[in-house]
Formats: sequence, C-alpha cells, structure tokens
Amino acid sequence: MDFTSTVIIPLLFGSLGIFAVFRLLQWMRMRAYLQEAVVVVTGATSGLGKECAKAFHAAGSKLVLCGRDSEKLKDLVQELSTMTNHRKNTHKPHTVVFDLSDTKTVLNAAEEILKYLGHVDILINNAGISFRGTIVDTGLDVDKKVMETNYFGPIALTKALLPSMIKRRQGHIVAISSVQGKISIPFRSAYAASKHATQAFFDCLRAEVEQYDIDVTVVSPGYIQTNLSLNAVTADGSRYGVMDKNTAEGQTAAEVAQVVLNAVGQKKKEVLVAGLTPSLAVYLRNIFPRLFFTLMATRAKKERKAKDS
Ligand SMILES: NC(=O)C1=CN([C@@H]2O[C@H](COP(=O)(O)OP(=O)(O)OC[C@H]3O[C@@H](n4cnc5c(N)ncnc54)[C@H](OP(=O)(O)O)[C@@H]3O)[C@@H](O)[C@H]2O)C=CC1
Ligand SMILES: CCCCCCCCCCCCCCCC(=O)OCC(=O)COP(=O)(O)O
Repeated sequence: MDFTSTVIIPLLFGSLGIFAVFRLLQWMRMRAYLQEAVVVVTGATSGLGKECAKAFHAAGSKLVLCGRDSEKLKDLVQELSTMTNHRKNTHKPHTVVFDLSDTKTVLNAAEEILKYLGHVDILINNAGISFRGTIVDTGLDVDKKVMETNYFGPIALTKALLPSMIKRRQGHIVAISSVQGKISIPFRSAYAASKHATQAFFDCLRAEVEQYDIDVTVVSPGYIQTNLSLNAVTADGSRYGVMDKNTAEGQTAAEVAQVVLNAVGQKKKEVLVAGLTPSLAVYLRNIFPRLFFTLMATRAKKERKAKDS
C-alpha cells in the first residue's frame, strides 16, 4: 500500500465530502432565509427588476413590487400568480407606485411599505436609467435627472428603511450598479457617475452597518438584454430609443436575476457579473490605468467619427 492510496486519496474524498455537505447546508439555510423574507424590488416593471421579482417569488419570498406604472405592476402580480415552476408561494405581492426622482414620493412609499408589512428583510435597489451623449452638449438638468433616479432615489429609499433594519438588527440591502460603477466609458458620463456614486455609497454603508448584522451587496452587471438602452436619456433629455447591439447580445435578465438571488442567499459583498471584455476592462483600469485611458480616448474618437460620417 503506497502513500497515495492510503493517505492522499481518502483525504481528497473526505475533503470533497465535507465540502459537499457544507454547500448543502448553506443551500438549505439560504432557502429557509428567502422563504419568508419580505423583499422590496424597485424597477419591477421590466428587465432585471421583473426577473428578480420572478426569482424571489419562486424562492417563496413576500414581495413588494415598486414601479411608476400601476398597470404594469398589476400585470406582473397576475403573471406571478400563474407561475407554476416553483413550490407554491402563497404570499400575494404588494405593489407600491412611486417615482424615484421625486424624494417625497420615495419617503411616502417607504412609510407605506413599513406600515403594510411591518419590516423589510431585503431591499433590491434595481431601478435605473442610462444615458447617451457628449458632456459638452448635455444640460445639467439631464445629469441631475440621471443622478436623481440612479443615486438620490435609491439612497433616499435605503435611508428611510434603514432605521427599522437597525432596530431589528436584520436586513440586506442590494444595489444594482454596473460595470460602469467601476470604469467610465465615453458618452455615458451621467450614467457612469451615478453608478460610481452608487458603488461608493453602498461600500460605505456596508462598513457602517455590519455592526448591526445588516448585509450590503453591490451587483455590477455587464450588458443585459433589457430595455435600458431604448429608455436611455440623451443630451437634450429626449429618449434614445435605440436597442444597442451590446445590450441585445448581453446576458439574459433571468440569468442575472439568479446571480442576484444567489448573491443574497450567500450574503456576498459584491458580484461582478459580466463577459470577458468588460471584466478585463475593470482589471485594466486598475492595473494599467494609462493604457485604459488611451483605449477610451481612441474609442471616443472612433465613435465620434462614426456619428459624424
Ligand atoms: N441592461 C443592462 O445592460 C444593464 C443594466 N444595469 C442596471 O440594471 C438596472 C435595471 O435596468 P434594466 O432592467 O436593464 O433596464 P429597464 O429599462 O428594462 O428597467 C429599468 C427599470 O427602472 C424603472 N425606472 C426608471 N426610472 C425610474 C424612476 N424615475 N422611478 C422609478 N422607477 C424607474 C423602470 O420603470 P418604468 O417601467 O416605469 O420605466 C424599469 O422598471 C438598472 O439599475 C441598470 O443601470 C446594469 C448593468 C447593465
Ligand atoms: C487585457 C485586455 C483588456 C481589454 C480591455 C478592452 C477595453 C475595452 C473597453 C470595454 C468597455 C466595456 C464596457 C462595459 C460596460 C458595461 O458592461 O456596462 C453595463 C451597462 O451598464 C450598460 O449600460 P449602457 O447604457 O452603457 O448600455
């Protein structure tokens, strides 16, 4: 009997077994945690928010679906009630209509959620808009609109729900940021700025609330097949209205929603969920910033030339 068969192989299989049991217990704990959790999803009317609603509904969570359009929210509640590919979820989702760019309605919504459900376990700050335009042509009102929707709205909602989470010493706050919370690409200034601010705010929050057993997860997706580019605002405030190729070829919203669900279940602090090029771009920005800036300047000149011709 040699050393490999008497020591190495049993040790290897033993470790694998312990790891498998550990993962199973982790999975069971995650299912139990999500099953009764009160989960608030903003931007539930389309794209990633809608898929997050489906994923958390399938996991058994009590949903609070937020959006600007009450009809779309009603349709989603109806759609969820007919979902069959999951264990029966008996909780009828609650809907709350508000505009994230209007702080007063955000605060009223938070009050309504707490009044109706008593507490929030998981807040998914998902809603957002994108932007296309040159800095020189963009009015400050457009920058403000993007910041209000992507940054001030989500942080207002978070701040309004936070005291109740601290009191219960329980809660999980998710921020759907973007790869553009980590790198800035040309002609996306307001969007990239709002996502960098999101990343910074929620990183600070994570450190501040860990002592109250509250978790914070920042999710940074690459391109997802949603209406984000269609709904993007442009330099003059009008709707961009184009489905970008990168967006159309991105990951599906359902795939990313599963990543969000698992990240919450595993209490991850951050997740980058992107293809190879955006992921490499993040590393390049940090390791070889000068090269990254040169690439971005070349990209800007190329895009400008293509637009002018
Ligand atoms: N798609 C992508 O490639 C990527 C998306 N993301 C992020 O994912 C998140 C979801 O976007 P996605 O699903 O892609 O895009 P969608 O345009 O499909 O969805 C955006 C959602 O946000 C809501 N929303 C927009 N403005 C407001 C507002 N002022 N008040 C309340 N709700 C608002 C929309 O509601 P309504 O139906 O009323 O317009 C909609 O439900 C965003 O934060 C985005 O930045 C991150 C990386 C990549
Ligand atoms: C070592 C080789 C490295 C190669 C790096 C090449 C760098 C090329 C730049 C690529 C930029 C990728 C940007 C990704 C942006 C992204 O995923 O954004 C997600 C979004 O939020 C999409 O929103 P948008 O409105 O911009 O569609």
